[in-house]
Amino acid sequence: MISPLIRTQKIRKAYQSEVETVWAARDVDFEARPGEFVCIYGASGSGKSTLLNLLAGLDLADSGEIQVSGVDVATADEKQRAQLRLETVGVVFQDHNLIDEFTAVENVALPLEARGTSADAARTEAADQLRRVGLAGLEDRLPRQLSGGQRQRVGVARALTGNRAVLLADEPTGALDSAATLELFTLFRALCDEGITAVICSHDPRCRDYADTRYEIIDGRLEARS
Ligand SMILES: Nc1ncnc2c1ncn2[C@@H]1O[C@H](COP(=O)(O)OP(=O)(O)OP(=O)(O)O)[C@@H](O)[C@H]1O
Repeated sequence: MISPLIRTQKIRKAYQSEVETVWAARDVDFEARPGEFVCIYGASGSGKSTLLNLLAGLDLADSGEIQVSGVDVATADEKQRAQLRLETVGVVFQDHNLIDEFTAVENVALPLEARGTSADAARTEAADQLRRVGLAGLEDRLPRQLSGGQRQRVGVARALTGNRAVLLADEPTGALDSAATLELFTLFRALCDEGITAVICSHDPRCRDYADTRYEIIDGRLEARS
């Protein structure tokens, strides 16, 4: 049995308003193994983004344990959590968040240069990552010269640079048409088959067809689905 790369135990996160407590994560137990494609779905406001943000160390839980690749995210300080994102966990959002003035290869090289990789080596690896996501030949295009689906692929390539093993994506196909959506799910499947662990939150029910494991979130509670 392969050990989980991500494991959470009883994570809780609540927001208190004047009138009520909103549970964004309620006793969430979750595991993902190397190479696993996990699809998480649920109604708007159910807690999908909260869970991804907690796994990425972008937000802190009120209580519970979160282990990602041996790092205790719940107790790590801000610097250690930033290090985890630089080395292990890549995040992709609905909006690609690329730098408009940078070419595809420059956008992907950025996190490598942030890690101290030389400009030449960063560019070589960035070009390799772009090839991996099916964008060979488009390295020197600016984001506005790419389709929405291609821009998301650049975001995926950037998230995976530097050998990062975990990909977290929050509604990555929210701005894509139907064909580009399926292409992106197909890419996630291929990456997981190469050993990447992907946790994808998606409203699109077709995501479930590509995943190994499915969960629904209902009011912050994570429930396994077949
Ligand atoms: N900073 C905050 N302050 C107060 N409430 C918040 C905050 N962030 C999230 N919430 C609440 O926590 C709940 C879960 O939010 P979350 O963004 O995780 O849901 P989601 O499933 O990702 O929704 P969507 O599909 O609309 O993106 C919601 O009820 C939301 O209003």
